[in-house]
Amino acid sequence: MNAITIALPSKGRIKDGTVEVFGRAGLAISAVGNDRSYRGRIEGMEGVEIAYLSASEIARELANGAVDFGVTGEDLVREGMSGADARVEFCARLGFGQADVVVAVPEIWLDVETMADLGDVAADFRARHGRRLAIATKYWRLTQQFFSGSHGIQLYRIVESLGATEGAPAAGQADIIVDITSTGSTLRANHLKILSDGVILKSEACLVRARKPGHEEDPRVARIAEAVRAAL
Ligand SMILES: Nc1ncnc2c1ncn2[C@@H]1O[C@H](COP(=O)(O)OP(=O)(O)OP(=O)(O)O)[C@@H](O)[C@H]1O
Ligand SMILES: O=P(O)(O)OC[C@H]1O[C@H](OP(=O)(O)OP(=O)(O)O)[C@H](O)[C@@H]1O
Repeated sequence: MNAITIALPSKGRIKDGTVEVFGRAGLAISAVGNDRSYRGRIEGMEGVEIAYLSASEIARELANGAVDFGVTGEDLVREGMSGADARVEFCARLGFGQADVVVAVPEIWLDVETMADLGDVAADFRARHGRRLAIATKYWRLTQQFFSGSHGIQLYRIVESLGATEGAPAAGQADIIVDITSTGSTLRANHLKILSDGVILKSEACLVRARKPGHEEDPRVARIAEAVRAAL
């Protein structure tokens, strides 16, 4: 029987919450090898391996089917693959790591409150400014789905931003942003406001299963998902 691999965050924002949930679920993890090992096992469960990765790596490994389960943010999973619901199952929402992926514009854009308003701005942008509306983000896929797919806005350009996205409008690198927010303080500090219908995704840490042949009949798969759900 193939080992079932569960990828858990080795560091970062969602690590502690994950340790807590697995503890409450009665899934006691022990390190394999020395203390700094990046692999572990679940006590009392044969054929289950733990792989420690960062949250973004876990989303990638779920996308390419290299792991069976992972704990990571819904935002990273949906950004990392198209048609996520067909390829993975969101088994449980874990109640931590909450953050919203939002569309935010400069506060001084007084006439822009909704995505429809923003669509009007985008349509006029080239005529007024000689270039397309520029959106700074690291969420390419979610931005394209939301703007082009959900709101029919086609005239924009994405400017890749890998850090300090909220600073991009003031720095003249972009006009608006799509980014994650939790308390809202970074947006406020940068004089940006969220559009009233500009919440693309309400994300949190999730237990995610890669849909793989054999999972349906595998008692280990059901046991892991049920133990985590029972702990919430
Ligand atoms: N304030 C926040 N800022 C950014 N991400 C947050 C915030 N609150 C919760 N999250 C969530 O935490 C997850 C990212 O966690 P973390 O930053 O540890 O991961 P990472 O992307 O692997 O980190 P790294 O950039 O070090 O590789 C995402 O799913 C994100 O939605
Ligand atoms: O709504 P808030 O509570 O202000 O949180 C949102 C901010 O937190 C994160 O950045 P962080 O500085 O933590 O670093 P990161 O971009 O490296 O994750 C995120 O990218 C936002 O900028």
